[in-house]
Order: sequence, then structure tokens, then C-alpha cells
Amino acid sequence: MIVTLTANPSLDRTITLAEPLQRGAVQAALSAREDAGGKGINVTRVVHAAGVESLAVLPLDAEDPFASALRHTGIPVLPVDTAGVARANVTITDPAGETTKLNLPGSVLSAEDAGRLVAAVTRAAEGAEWVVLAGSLPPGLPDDFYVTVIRAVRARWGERAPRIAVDTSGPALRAVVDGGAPDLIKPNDEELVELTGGHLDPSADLADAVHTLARTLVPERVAAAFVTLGGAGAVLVDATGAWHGAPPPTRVRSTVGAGDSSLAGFLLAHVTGAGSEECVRSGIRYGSAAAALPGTQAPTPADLPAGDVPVRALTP
Ligand SMILES: O=P(O)(O)OC[C@@]1(O)O[C@H](CO)[C@@H](O)[C@@H]1O
Repeated sequence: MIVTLTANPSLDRTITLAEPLQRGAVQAALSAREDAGGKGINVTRVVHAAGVESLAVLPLDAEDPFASALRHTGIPVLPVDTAGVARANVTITDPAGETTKLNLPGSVLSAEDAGRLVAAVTRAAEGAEWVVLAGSLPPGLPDDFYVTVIRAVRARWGERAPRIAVDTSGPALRAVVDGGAPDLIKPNDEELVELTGGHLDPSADLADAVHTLARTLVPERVAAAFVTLGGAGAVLVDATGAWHGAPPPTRVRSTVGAGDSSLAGFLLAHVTGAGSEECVRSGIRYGSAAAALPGTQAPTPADLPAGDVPVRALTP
């Protein structure tokens, strides 16, 4: 069982233009689609589609139209009753393959809402193998909200507590790394640079540079980092080593949710007992499959690319 928390869900609107996006112009769209999104929900959609049990915990107002979009996904959810509608994030894609994404702040949550979310995730974590805390925090929640969740889950379940993965950015990620001791973080290369305050050595191979930077956190403050690199694959760094995997050739249609699918693919392999190399391979295959689908669609095992995903060990 993989439990996810999406503190700031989003109705993802994807608009496809016939012409390149022009600032300040009126442009007709070719098509539009809506998906119930938010990082944790996206992870649950992929895990559920792969036939592995998952539960998405999220704040939800019963009157919010988001509830109907969520029902369409068919995923198991644990809604925590709150007031206010989910934000609508907008993605604009144009024929040149350029993607513009506008992410809204989301509805304000109160301290009571926060307490009920923490309680819901803690309850749901019983018997789970992983709890995934994913996405930005909505206004009203403190930067260390995920740290509070991690501590509550570990205090409640002790030795039986699930592993905790975190996929967020900015001050929320910094707080988790400073005080949460997560089992896994999943930044992209830009988020890793921001988090560490370092830089990626431009004269080095990208995977080696990412490895060097992630090693400043792993394993002292974070047990493992799975760093997604878009078209350059992903790097896993843990206490025992580091690996880089390269994706198969992919015709990219929408990168929105590709990182979430990579994380889901990684965890799907991990819950079967797979080793590090296989977890990296699975993460990359799911990420590539997501990038080849329009909007925030969740890939199923049938969407996985046939091509090989070579994974190599990185040396210190
Ligand atoms: O504002 P956040 O929570 O960081 O990101 C939200 C979001 O961009 O993440 C998902 C893709 O990863 C989308 O479903 C959603 O719109």
C-alpha cells in the first residue's frame, strides 16, 4: 500500500494551441482537457493503474467541482473536509513543443484543517509501505507542515512506520531536509541546486555533477535522493551507491506529471523488493511513458516504452 498526501490539489487544464504562444495576443485553442491533478494524486493514479493498492489523502470541499473530476479517475481517496475550491493550474502547449505552466496558490487552509490532514494521513499510514508527501503547500500551512506529518506518522507507528518520500520544493523541501529525515526525496536538478545552495559543475558529466551535489545531503540528512533530469534520465543516490539511468527515445507530448510518474515507477519497483538499479529503471520508464501522453494523464503498464533503459553505477 502506498499512501499519498496532496495538500494542494489542482484541476489541471491543458490547452493546446495551433500557433506558438504570443504574449498579449488573442489566440484560438485547438483543444483543451481537464485532469484531477496535484502531485500525490498523480502518484496514486499511476500506482493504482499498475494494480498496487494506493490511497490519496487530500483536502476537499464536498461542493467543489474538483470532486467530480476526482471521481472520474477511479482512484481510492480519503477526502478531508475543508472549505474552498481546489486551484485550477493551466498548461499551454504549442506546436513547437513549448510548454507554459501557470500554477495558482490554492485555497487557504486553517490550523484546524492542517490538524485534520495530519490525523488523516497518520491513520491511513497503518500498514503502508510508503507515505508520499507531494506538491506545494497551500496558503495557511507553515513551511514545516510536512515535518509535522512525518513526526506524527513515526510517533504513531514506531517501528512499523512506513518509509516516507517527499516531492516538494522551496522552503517546504528545505524544512523536510533540515528536520524531517525523509527516506527519499525526489527533486529535479534545479530543485537540488536550490536546496543545496551549490551548483552543477558545467565541466563535469551531468549525472556525476548531480551525484556530487546530492552526496552533500545523502545519507546524513536524507536517506536517498532520486533526482529526475527530464530528457537526461534520473540519478539515484543512497547510502550504498549512486546510479544513473538514461531514458529511451520519447516523443514528448506533455511533461506535466512526468516527475510524479517517475516517483510512482520507482516506488512500484521498490515495493516488489527490487534493487536500486531496477528502481531507477522503473522510475525512468514510467516518467518517459507519462511524457509521451497528453495533459496530466497517468501511464498504465501498457504505456511503458519497449526500449531498453541502461542504468550504470556512478563512482564517487
Ligand atoms: O504547485 P505544485 O503542487 O508544486 O505542483 C502542482 C502541479 O504542477 O504538479 C503536478 C505535476 O507534477 C500537476 O498535476 C499540478 O498542476
